[in-house]
Amino acid sequence: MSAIATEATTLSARNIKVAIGGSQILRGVSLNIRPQTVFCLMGRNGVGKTTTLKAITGLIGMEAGEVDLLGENISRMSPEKRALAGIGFVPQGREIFPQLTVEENLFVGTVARGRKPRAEELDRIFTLFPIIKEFLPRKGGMLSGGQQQQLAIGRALLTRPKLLILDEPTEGIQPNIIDQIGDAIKMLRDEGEMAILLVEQYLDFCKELGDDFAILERGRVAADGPMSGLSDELIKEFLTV
Ligand SMILES: Nc1ncnc2c1ncn2[C@@H]1O[C@H](COP(=O)(O)OP(=O)(O)OP(=O)(O)O)[C@@H](O)[C@H]1O
Repeated sequence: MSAIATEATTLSARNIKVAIGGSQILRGVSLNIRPQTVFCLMGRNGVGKTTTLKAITGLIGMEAGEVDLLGENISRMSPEKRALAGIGFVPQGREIFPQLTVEENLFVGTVARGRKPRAEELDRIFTLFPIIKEFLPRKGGMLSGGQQQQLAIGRALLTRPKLLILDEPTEGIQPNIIDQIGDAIKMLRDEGEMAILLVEQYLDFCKELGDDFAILERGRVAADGPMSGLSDELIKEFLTV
């Protein structure tokens, strides 16, 4: 199925093909993410979800395909340039520096750009995730998995993304923190400054938060559209294990 940009688009990814070590992982993936929406990229293990995110962020090379962010072609930019153009990425496993403090972890992205976060930017993050403020002097490695996830999202937000990409944010996290992360995602969408691309296996989380979805199956988009169109048949065919 192709994703045709018929209205204002935050991200348009067209016909992405990726091969790794001789095997074809993505066989022509197209996604169209509208502004101020949550887009859920779904599918069973190993179908190519993380690889799609890496192609969009530039962490992996594409064999073919084009990626536009807010109408600008970013396909041939380095990951750093894409981040500056407005891609914020929270990888699976969050990649917090365990020996740095929470505060140092939070500022890693912005300091690298020679910019100090403004007080109101920090306040916004402390409002979303109060625990970050409380734990600022602690070592990142002392936080629970859920707290690290919140920290990683906070760090990505300080780069002021236009597209915030989250790879399985609920994985291995306790239910009350999943709720807080869900609330934060809703708040960020409703503030209207970004779209959110969510890779997620937790179906109820996707259904509650997602505006649109795409399902990957063996490196292709098997189905996509508004979340209201995610039928029981599609769930059975492509998502249940
Ligand atoms: N660096 C790599 N070298 C070899 N094969 C890889 C590499 N990265 C991914 N693959 C393979 O590509 C396929 C897609 O992987 P990918 O991580 O994108 O899937 P996924 O849908 O995100 O799954 P999961 O939910 O398990 O993370 C898998 O079969 C995986 O084994």
